[in-house]
Amino acid sequence: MTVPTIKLNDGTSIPQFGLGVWQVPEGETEQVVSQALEVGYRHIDTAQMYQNEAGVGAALKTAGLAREDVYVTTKLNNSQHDPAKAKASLERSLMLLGLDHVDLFLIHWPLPTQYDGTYAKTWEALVGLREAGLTTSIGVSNFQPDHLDKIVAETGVAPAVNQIEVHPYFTNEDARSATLAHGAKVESWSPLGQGGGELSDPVVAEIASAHGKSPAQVLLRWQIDRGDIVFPKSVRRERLEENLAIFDFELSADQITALAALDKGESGRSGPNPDTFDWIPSF
Ligand SMILES: NC(=O)C1=CN([C@@H]2O[C@H](COP(=O)(O)OP(=O)(O)OC[C@H]3O[C@@H](n4cnc5c(N)ncnc54)[C@H](OP(=O)(O)O)[C@@H]3O)[C@@H](O)[C@H]2O)C=CC1
Ligand SMILES: O=C1CO[C@H](CO)[C@@H](O)[C@@H]1O
Repeated sequence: MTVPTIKLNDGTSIPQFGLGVWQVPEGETEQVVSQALEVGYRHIDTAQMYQNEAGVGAALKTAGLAREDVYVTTKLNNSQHDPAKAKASLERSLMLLGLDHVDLFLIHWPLPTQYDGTYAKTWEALVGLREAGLTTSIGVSNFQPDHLDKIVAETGVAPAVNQIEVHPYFTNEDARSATLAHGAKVESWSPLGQGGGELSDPVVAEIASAHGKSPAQVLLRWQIDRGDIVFPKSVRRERLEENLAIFDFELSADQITALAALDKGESGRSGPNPDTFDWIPSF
């Protein structure tokens, strides 16, 4: 099973598929990530906010893979936007992950209603962290078109990726096309709609049956065929294997269009709206 790589605008490459570990409890993370690495995953998406970086680090240590063979992303917590905090915060992540650098570091949320909307200053701090070698690539998450325009206008540096919610019930087309227009790649979060209605949608079921694949595999393949990067979460070995087994079929152009037509607009969102989300954790 060969996972394709995607070239980023900073010249580096990222595996197009991986494992997301949001809501994997810290006590189970080592085991889940170890299983994923065993079945062939080489890309892990975590975040300071998920509070399970140490579990990811323990699994990486046990696996003993060459550092260049596994791609690790973490994200700056909402409580760490102050540029004076960003470096220490990434250093803490590196300590928990047992790494001397991550492959990709993201601003998790823009928080336009907090910190006087100074996320461009936070972005400038991430540029410094990349220059210091603590992360190979930098990007953002949950950035709307105007947030992207602002950081590029103020710093002249485009993110390598924008990690945003995308699945057929919420195609998020404005944010997706603005990301691509800036030369960044889209990382699609909650590609399975967090295990919700899309998995039993009749359109998805019909396409799945035509290919002899599961609904989850069709949802993931849709993202791959559109050129986006995905990392579905599962804590179950059989689903980790199922989700990875998507590189032996392709959707037709008509099937890609039929899935995109399931878009429900704002009501299809499963997570918060980045224009108003302003949660600052106490950690
Ligand atoms: N930047 C951001 O703000 C955000 C980033 N993310 C990232 O995206 C990743 C993925 O998104 P996430 O929200 O976790 O949700 P997903 O869309 O990946 O869905 C995960 C859910 O689907 C279930 N599931 C997994 N595989 C299958 C399958 N083959 N068949 C049926 N059900 C399945 C899982 O259950 P089970 O575990 O029991 O198998 C879980 O309940 C996150 O883990 C995180 O890394 C997510 C949200 C926000
Ligand atoms: O990554 C994340 C998972 O979802 C959470 C709640 O919707 C978000 O806060 C966070 O961005």
